[in-house]
Amino acid sequence: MAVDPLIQRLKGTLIVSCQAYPGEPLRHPETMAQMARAAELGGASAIRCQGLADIAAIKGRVDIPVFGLWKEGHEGVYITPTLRHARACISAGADVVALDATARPRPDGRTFEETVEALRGETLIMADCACMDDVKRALACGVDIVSTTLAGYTNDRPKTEGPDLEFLREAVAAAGEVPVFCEGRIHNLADARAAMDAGAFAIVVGTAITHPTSITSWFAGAIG
Ligand SMILES: CC(=O)N[C@H](C=O)[C@@H](O)[C@H](O)[C@H](O)COP(=O)(O)O
Repeated sequence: MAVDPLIQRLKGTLIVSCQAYPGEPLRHPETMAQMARAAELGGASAIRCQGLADIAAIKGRVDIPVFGLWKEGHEGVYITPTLRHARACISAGADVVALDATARPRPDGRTFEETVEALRGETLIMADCACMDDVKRALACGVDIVSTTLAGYTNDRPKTEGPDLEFLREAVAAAGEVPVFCEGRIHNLADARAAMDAGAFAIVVGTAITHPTSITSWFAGAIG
């Protein structure tokens, strides 16, 4: 399967994830749209964002592609957990939809594969994987991107301090021509470089660019 031109243009680039969590001060679509535009001006090649209102606001503010997801809950499958969530992300303007690619049960009873099959031809799909089984399953059903997003957030792999480079390398070796993104705990420039050196097609950075509460706590902790 040929890599879609929209994705091919992201090779070797930085995608910035702009997300604020429930109850946080920056949780507002306008604020996330401002953040996304600021990231675009800094050289982000695409934006990853959460929630229908944020997707729509950001799509209207930036010229670069928007990766959309819709988080519901925080137990089990919460990143775009059902077909309905995925279709809503498309309607809100997402160019690519990110989905939890684990084999865990989903609220609508569909498997990951069935969800991907139902979405075929409707959007580009980024498979958020936690382990090699997820990567293999995602590749077998023909997703457009596999990503290390969920590594360390399920029981399958330990949570590495920085990005899970071992998992990334294994995924790259298995993926052939399918792009593998490194996402999760890329916290500094050395992590970013290491991810590219390990074979990432592109990297996704969230917290270290767009979550000032975490960044502040890192600095405060370093001197406290
Ligand atoms: C596990 C999970 O729910 N990850 C989420 C996925 O969209 C986000 O909370 C992360 O911020 C994103 O993956 C980027 O990672 P980092 O913020 O570590 O650069």
